[in-house]
Amino acid sequence: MTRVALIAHDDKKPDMIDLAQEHEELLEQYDLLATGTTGKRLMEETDLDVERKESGPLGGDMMIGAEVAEGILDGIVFLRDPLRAQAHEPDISALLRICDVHDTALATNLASAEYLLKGLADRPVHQSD
Ligand SMILES: O=C(CO)COP(=O)(O)O
Repeated sequence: MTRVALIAHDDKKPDMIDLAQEHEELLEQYDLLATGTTGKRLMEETDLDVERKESGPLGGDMMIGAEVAEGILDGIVFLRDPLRAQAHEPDISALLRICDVHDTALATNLASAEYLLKGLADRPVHQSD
């Protein structure tokens, strides 16, 4: 099953909820995981089942990065806040880097997130299969 991670910084969580609600039928087909608070919000505000990792500042980005390194993740939607510094910036940079190392699909804004979510549905072969 296609495995997709959803991550959003605080000011981007409303956008993530809107995206998930709008594409709920599509997302239901995916094996979903998220950083802690993003996952909690998604489960409160949609009917999606989401595996929750630690919160981002407590290592959640690194846990998702580890899955990328293991080759078990097909894509990530990471709605970052480009206007606010994050205490765990090194973890965020590490996650972006490891996606490039493993050529894992990564969308960091809403416009590209839509392409990623729809595109993964059309992929014939999934990394995690
Ligand atoms: O900080 C985050 C990603 O860097 C997101 O973490 P939360 O989903 O726990 O808020």
